[in-house]
Amino acid sequence: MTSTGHPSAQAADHDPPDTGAGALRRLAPPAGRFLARRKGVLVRLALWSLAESGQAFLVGHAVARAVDGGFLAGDPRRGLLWLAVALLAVLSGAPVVRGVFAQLSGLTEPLRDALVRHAVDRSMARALRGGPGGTYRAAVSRLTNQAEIARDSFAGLVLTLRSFVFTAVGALLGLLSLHPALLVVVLPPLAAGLALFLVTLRPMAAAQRRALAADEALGDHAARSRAALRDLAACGTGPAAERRGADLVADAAARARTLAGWAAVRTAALGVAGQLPVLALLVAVPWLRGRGVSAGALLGAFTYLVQSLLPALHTLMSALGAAGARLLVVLDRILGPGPDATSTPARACEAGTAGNCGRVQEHDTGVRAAGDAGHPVRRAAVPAVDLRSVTLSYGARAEPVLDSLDLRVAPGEHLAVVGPSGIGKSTLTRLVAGTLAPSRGEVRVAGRVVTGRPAVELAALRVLVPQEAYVFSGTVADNLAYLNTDVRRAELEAAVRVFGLGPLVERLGGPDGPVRPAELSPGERQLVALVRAYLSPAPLLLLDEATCHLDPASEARAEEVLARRPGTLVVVAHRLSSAVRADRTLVLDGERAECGTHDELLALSPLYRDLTGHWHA
Ligand SMILES: Nc1ncnc2c1ncn2[C@@H]1O[C@H](COP(=O)(O)OP(=O)(O)OP(=O)(O)O)[C@@H](O)[C@H]1O
Repeated sequence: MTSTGHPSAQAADHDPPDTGAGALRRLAPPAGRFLARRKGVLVRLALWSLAESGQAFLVGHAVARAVDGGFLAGDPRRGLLWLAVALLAVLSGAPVVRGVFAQLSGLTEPLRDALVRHAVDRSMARALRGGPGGTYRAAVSRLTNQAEIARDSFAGLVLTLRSFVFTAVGALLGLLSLHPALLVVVLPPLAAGLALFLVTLRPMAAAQRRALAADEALGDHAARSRAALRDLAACGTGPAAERRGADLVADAAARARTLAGWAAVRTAALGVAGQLPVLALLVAVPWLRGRGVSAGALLGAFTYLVQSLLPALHTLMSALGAAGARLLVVLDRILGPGPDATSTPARACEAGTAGNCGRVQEHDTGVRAAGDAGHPVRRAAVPAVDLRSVTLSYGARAEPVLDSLDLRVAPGEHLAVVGPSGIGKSTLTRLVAGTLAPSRGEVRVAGRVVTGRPAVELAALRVLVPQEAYVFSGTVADNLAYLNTDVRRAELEAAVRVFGLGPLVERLGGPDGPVRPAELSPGERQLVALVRAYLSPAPLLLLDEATCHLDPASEARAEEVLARRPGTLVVVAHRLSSAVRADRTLVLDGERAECGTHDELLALSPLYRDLTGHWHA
């Protein structure tokens, strides 16, 4: 997918492809399974809720009896007795709510656990195959914010839906028991308001989904910009990033306004369902009296409306409209098919120059996904690096350094690049990094064309560590966390340990000690740059002889740590051991390019044999 950089296109990248109905269809089966496994909790909830029906029934009934059989019949004691019954019914609500809450955790906590488990599994799968940048923030959002939203919304929904159903049953039975004509007056406005409300649910869910997507796009942009502040300043692309941010803010605001518009329609529906039945009852009093409805029955009916039915309806509508839509959207984002729902790391690549091994094939990741008819279908992973017929000449008439080079590196692959001095290895890394434009052909990283892409976006896709590593005056932590300012201190310290940088950090006075670049040896500078690259969230690391000042043991350790890091590693190697450690090696020799494992290349490439002989020597 190639991002256009336009805010709406950016937001569209994040939009789930379909409507609330699609999300409902997708979520219904797992939701059904989740509830089916918790029948015991549901039965206990229903029993507590039944008490709510009885309570609702009693309140109106007792008021009617107090008036008709007590106060109007000249028996105030009896009237007071019935009022006491009504009071008891109201007070019994507290233990009922307590019982309901005790059962509720049996549904909400397993839901949150299941969502967190799912989000972790998906993020791990994605990290392993090295998805494009920016996704780590979305994963964190799913794990924390979105799982909490889902849990709270679900709890609110269960509470109110259950309360409405059982209260409504009690209140409607009560109205019926007082006089059937009461239902004729109350039901039509109630049903009309409910219908209007239900009509707004679907567009409201869509608006909610778009508002969330715009929010994520904005957050992602902010995070990427923060991670690449120095690049932005160095390349002068600050104003462009700022404009883009402003566009995303405007987009998020527009989507929030649309959402607010639908919330207003929902409020109108609430007015119709919540207020009209009372008005209708007032207007219909003469008609009801004419049909033999007693004063007590009328008061009882008002009690049912004002005390039970309308408050329950009000909370149901608020919960369904807000929590329901939120729950649907968030669950679909966590459980639904993400833009990343394809594959796991693949260890396959292909490289070549035209006329040699320039074929470009789709690589099967071996991962199966359910097809329409339930049959497994095979999907290809987006290559981490994809060069198509790339030619690079440093001058219009100059001989090309690279000529019609095709190269595919799979997500998660560790590729070494070797070749004689001046053959074009650094040129290749700069092309992949997007800091050099090809004369012909196309370079993609994680499916995105890199040529002409703003520095802030390139920073999210890859890190290039050159031979001469730079460090800057600042603290050790500043230097190490420069490409990922969100990194936690514990992660930073762990990285220092695995790279064997501990003694240097100690010498400098710990993570907060000052770095004076001139006081660091070239090898120490390289180690700092490697740890910095390791901590970066970018899925692709390009090392251009970035370990040449390290001793072989430190180099091996650094490369092994970097290869274990989720994502793709491309190393311009200057030692045989580097090439042997890689999954595959690309040999550049001007006219031909060969790509294969160490053993394959020993058999295939005379140049590789020469180079290894030279390295051995
Ligand atoms: N900016 C440039 N302008 C003109 N020519 C360049 C430029 N950069 C590199 N070259 C030339 O392109 C060719 C390839 O250079 P490159 O640095 O990519 O090779 P290399 O394989 O990385 O070499 P080494 O192993 O010595 O670093 C060389 O002939 C070099 O002189």
